Amino acid sequence: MADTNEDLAAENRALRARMAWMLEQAERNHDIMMRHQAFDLEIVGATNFPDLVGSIFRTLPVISELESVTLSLVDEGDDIRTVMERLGVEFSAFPDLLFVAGTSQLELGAADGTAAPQPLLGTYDAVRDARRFPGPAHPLQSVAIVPLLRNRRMIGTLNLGSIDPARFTPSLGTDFVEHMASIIAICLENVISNEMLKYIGLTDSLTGVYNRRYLDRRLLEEIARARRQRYDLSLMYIDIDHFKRVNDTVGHQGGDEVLREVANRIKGELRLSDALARFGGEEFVVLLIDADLDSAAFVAERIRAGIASAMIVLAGGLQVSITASIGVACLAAADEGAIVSVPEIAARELIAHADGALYQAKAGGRDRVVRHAGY
Ligand SMILES: Nc1nc2c(ncn2[C@@H]2O[C@H](COP(=O)(O)OP(=O)(O)OP(=O)(O)O)[C@@H](O)[C@H]2O)c(=O)[nH]1
Repeated sequence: MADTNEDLAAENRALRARMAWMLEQAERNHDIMMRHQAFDLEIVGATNFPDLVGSIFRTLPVISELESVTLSLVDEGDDIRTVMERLGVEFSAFPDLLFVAGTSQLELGAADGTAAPQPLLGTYDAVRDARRFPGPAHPLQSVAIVPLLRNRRMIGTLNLGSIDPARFTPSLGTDFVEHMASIIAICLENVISNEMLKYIGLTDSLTGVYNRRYLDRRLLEEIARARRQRYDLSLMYIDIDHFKRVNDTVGHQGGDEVLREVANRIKGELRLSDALARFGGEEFVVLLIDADLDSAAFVAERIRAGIASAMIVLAGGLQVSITASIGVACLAAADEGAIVSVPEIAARELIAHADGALYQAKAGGRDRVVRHAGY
């Protein structure tokens, strides 16, 4: 009898312990689910590319208790990288963001691309996985490589690495990671196309440099910053001479080629902090940050010489000789009158002064740089 009682008590204790364990598991699962739901909301709310990838790299390793989370993105022709860089994204802040030139380099799914790519779960394999996990060497033991799919097209992979060898095994269900990857894929595609649209709205499709809308906005920001930090801002107005004649001689398409080459030559003389925009037609404007009138005129002279010095060779083999006239004006930090005016007025005046100097350059015979004489 005593034995039976003791047996029952032991069984009871075991059952209680098991129930407590199950409860703990249920609470833990609930907790994980809540964290993932919060993560989903966070990434769905990301409005730009750096915010989105920042959230993924910051939050996902924590909520999923993983040592490494990286993303491989397909970027044919470097379009994504180029556009993001032009929009000011600092890729050095995202060492776990990897780009590949094509889906075959993701090494997932059938080599001929016929079968839908499946997640790959299992032991970490240095030969196969080292490139996907470039970060500080955690002794990763198991990995999940999950395809990021949009309309059956693979846009990349989500790469999850753990130091626990049992974390990802081939027999593990993949529903959870696939669900996570599908939300990440939608968010990525969304922000990438938003950023592309933003870029298209701010650039000139013919030459690839910024457009007037961008420069007008940037000028206001730069005027405000230059005032706070007390440095000079200069602006140059560049206009190709007798461009109508160029068009008449080499045709409109040849004229377009000339515009592209002139944009390249101007860019070649600028610092990274300067901004070049095509204002329309054959006019370009350059904004020079922290540059007084002397240095801006010096750069303008280099640009003028760079445009005039070598013939432009067109696709058909025709060669054209081009010159440009440039007007330069400066918004000096020491100029109290300019400092007190509202940025919109200061911007308008700066452009008008450079434009006035350009007019004088044209009137004076073209192929020259003229500085605005001062306020
Ligand atoms: N090929 C090409 N031509 C353009 C474009 N936009 C404007 N143009 C041409 O640029 C020419 C500008 O001519 P004008 O403003 O008369 O000036 P210009 O002939 O350069 O003479 P100056 O400025 O006085 O030296 C016109 O013939 C326009 O048709 C473009 O996107 N592509």
